[in-house]
Amino acid sequence: MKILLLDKNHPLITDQLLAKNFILEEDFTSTYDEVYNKIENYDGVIIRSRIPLDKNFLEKGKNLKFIARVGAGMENIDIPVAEKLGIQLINSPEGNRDSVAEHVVGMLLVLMNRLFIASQEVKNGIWLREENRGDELMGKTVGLIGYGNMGKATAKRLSGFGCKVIFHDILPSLSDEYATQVSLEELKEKAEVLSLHIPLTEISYYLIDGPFISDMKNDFYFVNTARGKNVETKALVEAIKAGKVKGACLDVLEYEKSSFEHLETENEDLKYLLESEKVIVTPHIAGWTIQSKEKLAQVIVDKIVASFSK
Ligand SMILES: NC(=O)c1ccc[n+]([C@@H]2O[C@H](COP(=O)([O-])OP(=O)(O)OC[C@H]3O[C@@H](n4cnc5c(N)ncnc54)[C@H](O)[C@@H]3O)[C@@H](O)[C@H]2O)c1
Ligand SMILES: O=C(O)[C@H](O)COP(=O)(O)O
Repeated sequence: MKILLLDKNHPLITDQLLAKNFILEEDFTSTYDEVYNKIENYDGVIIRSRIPLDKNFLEKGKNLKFIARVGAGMENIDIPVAEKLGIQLINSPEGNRDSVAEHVVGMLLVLMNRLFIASQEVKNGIWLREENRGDELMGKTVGLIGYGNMGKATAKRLSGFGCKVIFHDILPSLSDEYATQVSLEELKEKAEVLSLHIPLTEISYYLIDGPFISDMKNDFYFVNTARGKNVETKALVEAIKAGKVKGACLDVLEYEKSSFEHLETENEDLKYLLESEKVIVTPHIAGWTIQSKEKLAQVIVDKIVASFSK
């Protein structure tokens, strides 16, 4: 099988697939059009998220048997079209779920205990104690939306911090020893921390908007490691200004062009988020540890080999 690798990943992918007699071609720089023009020459594609694999692209790839996404989110692939064309879709969320879960807990601890602000103050010669009292995670009710790979890994860590973890998911009967499934209404009534762990789909686009935030009974901390477009930023900014959102931890932003590039535009809402003391922002690195790079690669190789090695 001839496979096109479109994004840089851990070298074990190349080493192990070559050892299994796959033919590989790396192309980390070609544009969408350039890849489009040659895609029919390949049986498989290994990609992260640099190039959108839309309907036209998939239809042009007449010999494609699989698309392997090194990572979790597949919103850059037209999934219904791929399924219709019989192209197998593979991803590797098992490789970065631990990283995302640690990032969520880490951001919450930093925000709620004012760690970054207090450290900056001390380094600037400012010694404030009363103003830097923390708010404990212990005892908080955390509401997760989405209880798949990322949601479960996050619940496992948060339950260890003494949080009561509840979640809402469109699939039924997912409760386990770490978290209890509830209706969206119950989550909105009880959550003191809200964390998103859903894929970006037509339905989940702007899931967190003004009405959703108003429906939340408590003032709450908000965490987004899912996708920027799951949240209507304008509504989030208004809620932070009004105190309804006590603070936000954002690894993803509506203004990301893709996780490979810088923010798309400067605008007032983005400016507020970047300047506010109540907001922690990271550059889409929740799933991006030294370990996850290797785990993501190994998971994807194992899945390709299991399905396509003779
Ligand atoms: N920031 C990062 O670095 C990073 C890393 C990994 C994943 N992610 C994001 O996290 C997302 C989730 O990853 P995952 O592996 O946990 O996915 P998953 O498919 O394992 O789980 C997602 C869960 O969400 C549920 N769901 C879908 N739409 C919903 C909705 N509208 N309301 C409630 N529940 C809904 C699904 O039923 C599923 O159980 C990815 O799609 C990606 O966008 C981000
Ligand atoms: O979905 C994921 O696995 C993460 O968001 C990483 O995405 P990236 O491969 O675009 O960096």
